Amino acid sequence: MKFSANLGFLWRELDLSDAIRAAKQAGFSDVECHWPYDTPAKEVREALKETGMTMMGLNTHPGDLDDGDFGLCALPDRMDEGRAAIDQAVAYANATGTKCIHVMAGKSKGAEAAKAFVQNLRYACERAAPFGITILIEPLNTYDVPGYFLTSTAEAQRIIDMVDEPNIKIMFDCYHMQLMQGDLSNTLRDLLPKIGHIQIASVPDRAQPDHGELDYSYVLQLIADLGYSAPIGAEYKPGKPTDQTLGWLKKYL
Ligand SMILES: O=C(O)[C@@H](O)C(=O)CO
Ligand SMILES: [Mg+2]
Repeated sequence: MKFSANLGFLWRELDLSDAIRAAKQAGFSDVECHWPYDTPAKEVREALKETGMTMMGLNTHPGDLDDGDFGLCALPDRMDEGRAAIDQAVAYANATGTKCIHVMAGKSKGAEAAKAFVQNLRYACERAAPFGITILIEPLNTYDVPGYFLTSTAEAQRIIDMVDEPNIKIMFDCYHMQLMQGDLSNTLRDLLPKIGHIQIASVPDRAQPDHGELDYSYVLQLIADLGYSAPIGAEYKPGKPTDQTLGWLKKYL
């Protein structure tokens, strides 16, 4: 079983290139991030080359987090910003060999928001396809991000059907989905062909995946038994130095 360190949460005290090196040192096979845009792509590319790791995913720019934004791509009155965020993400992903782009919807609801999201996602799929990049959409939980457009796998499937492009999949974050839906085993089994990336964290505290209401020794074995072999994203908030939270990983090394 392989794991990708989410550097949006892990080793946050380090700059992105050093965080990539720390992840390698700790035994992760790959990395992923949230918003890498302050670090020149060349630096990240070099750190990835040096460590032999792949950047599994990055997110489109969220907008102004301090002003409550959490994505721009399902906001009908901000289409230009959504497109610019997609262009930026595709350029960065292409420059760093990143495999997936999570296109962040933002806080909105209703038919117009869905229409805007579908249009932006089609645009993203078309822009990403020549580089072999997969577009992801991720349902989030309503405790952490009230008002976010996408909160269920049913809605994610509906959006993917409407987009109707070959390179769009679901980012299945077990933490969010346990909070919103539960029934992870059946959902993972049914959805697996449509899943492009899986993330994990303990529930409900979103720390390392070795405690809480989800038994990851069971869930991860199920994922492996279903034939999924891509790296699993460790997207958790360590709450102490990351190196002190890696006991769970050692079991798989
Ligand atoms: O689960 C999350 O919060 C992330 O995967 C994400 O992309 C938004 O930061
Ligand atoms: Mg996630």
